[in-house]
Amino acid sequence: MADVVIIGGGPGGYEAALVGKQLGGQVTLIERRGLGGSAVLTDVVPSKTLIATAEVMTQIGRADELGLRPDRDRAVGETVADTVEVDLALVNERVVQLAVQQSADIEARLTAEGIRIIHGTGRLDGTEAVIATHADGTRERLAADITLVATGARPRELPDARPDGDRILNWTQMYNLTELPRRLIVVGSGVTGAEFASAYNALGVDVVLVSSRDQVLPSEDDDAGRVLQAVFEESGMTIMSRARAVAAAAVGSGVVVTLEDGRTVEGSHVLMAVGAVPNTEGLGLAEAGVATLPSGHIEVDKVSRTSARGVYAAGDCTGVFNLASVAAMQGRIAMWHSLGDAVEPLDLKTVSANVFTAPEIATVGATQGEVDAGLVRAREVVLQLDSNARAKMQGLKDGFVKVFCLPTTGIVIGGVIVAPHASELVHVLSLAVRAKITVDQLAQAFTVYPSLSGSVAEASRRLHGTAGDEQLVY
Ligand SMILES: Cc1cc2nc3c(=O)[nH]c(=O)nc-3n(C[C@H](O)[C@H](O)[C@H](O)COP(=O)(O)OP(=O)(O)OC[C@H]3O[C@@H](n4cnc5c(N)ncnc54)[C@H](O)[C@@H]3O)c2cc1C
Ligand SMILES: NC(=O)c1ccc[n+]([C@@H]2O[C@H](COP(=O)([O-])OP(=O)(O)OC[C@H]3O[C@@H](n4cnc5c(N)ncnc54)[C@H](O)[C@@H]3O)[C@@H](O)[C@H]2O)c1
Repeated sequence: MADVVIIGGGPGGYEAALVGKQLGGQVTLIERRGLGGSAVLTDVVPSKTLIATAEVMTQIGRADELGLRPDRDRAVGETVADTVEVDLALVNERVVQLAVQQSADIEARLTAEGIRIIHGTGRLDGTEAVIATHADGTRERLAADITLVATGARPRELPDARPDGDRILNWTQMYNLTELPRRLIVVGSGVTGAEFASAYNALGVDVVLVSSRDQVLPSEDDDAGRVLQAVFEESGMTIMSRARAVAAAAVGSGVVVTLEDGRTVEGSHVLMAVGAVPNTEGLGLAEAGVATLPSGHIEVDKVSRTSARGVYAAGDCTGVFNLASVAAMQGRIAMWHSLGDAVEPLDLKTVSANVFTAPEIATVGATQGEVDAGLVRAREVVLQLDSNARAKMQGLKDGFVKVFCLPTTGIVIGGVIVAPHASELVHVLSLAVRAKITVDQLAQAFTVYPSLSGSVAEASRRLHGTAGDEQLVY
């Protein structure tokens, strides 16, 4: 029986532990905070739980357009939204409870499977042992035939804008808020910044988004970023483009954020969402011969091997693609590879991802950037959502479906969906990319009428028989 030691209990670590056990390993997992890791306790689960409440508020915001009015006798406002109050203390209590419960559920599952869990901190002792420091300070040396490092990442801090947990916050501290901020400044318009800006905007907060680039979500599809920027602006959010924050200070009962060009922005709170740094310090990596990149990330290949024999790494500490789903897959691949099961190398061309804003932005496979740069040859179609019957019924105007296929065969190689619940709609494109389905096959599968998924079939239909690398826009 191989001794498997895993450092870190996020999706990269705990999913690997389950596979390691299934394949007959003697698995020990060391986690210093809680099972599920940052994904469950501070990142994915709490942010998406908060966004679930924000989604309801977005729907309520559309209520008047769909023919609903406040009860005239009891009305306290002009619109339905005016009659609803957000109790942030209650919202965040629910968020935190759900995250803690999810963590407990994961711990119970792992324990039931016979995985040993150590609550403490781990570090490598060469390539064949790991030192665990238990929560009570005692130390234990664990023999390891296979080690997986899955220690994740944490919020990046600017030297002059250190979070104080009160007014200057990072994303892990947002759930301490018990009252809606009077004015929330969000620094950084990457995925984290955009999601929190969108959620707090929907909850009725005055939001200022400090965005260092021309457009929000610079790393996402350009057309999608444009739609989101327009939706944000239309809903009253202030977006400061090409603005880089250099400092944030608590002043009086508020905060002042200073930009690189000397301008200042005032608010009641600021969320610093300027990226993440890997947790790779103090792990004994260099001593064990594990190579890291200048960014601090651990270098891995497509089967999660590091430069040291028997040592694997998965998830945000590798920086390959900071998603819970990718971390989990890297972790499973590490176990399949090290314990001799059938294994396919990690294929980033089939990863689907979603930005949980309103509307959501879901992507899979080839990107517009790759097509425009000539790295991928593709035909593409962009079909606006406002032509879809179901969207009209639901009062949805902003969004589109974009599909990329190979010029000659019509095989689907990627797509972008901007729509409410795009995270669910994208699965059909994800399946098409993975199974190498053609646009004609996708178009021939029945979709329900009326449905938003009808637009995916319609987009595929419009790509039938077209030639060359053209882009069709409707
Ligand atoms: C705000 C936010 C929202 C996100 N939303 C999504 C989303 O919707 N979907 C998605 O796919 N991804 C999302 N992500 C990304 C996702 O959170 C990460 O990709 C994921 O958490 C990576 O998992 P991991 O296992 O690598 O690390 P983590 O989840 O960070 O877990 C690593 C664990 O290792 C522990 N650890 C570190 N060092 C040690 C040590 N020496 N000893 C013991 N334990 C240690 C840490 O305490 C932590 O618990 C989001 C990220 C952020 C910031
Ligand atoms: N839905 C999801 O899957 C999801 C949600 C949130 C985060 N994540 C992942 O977590 C990771 C971290 O996300 P993130 O958005 O925090 O980081 P990020 O690196 O993607 O974005 C940070 C943004 O902040 C900007 N920035 C940096 N310094 C700045 C400054 N001084 N002033 C103004 N802007 C500045 C950067 O240009 C960048 O656009 C990402 O890899 C992301 O994919 C995923």
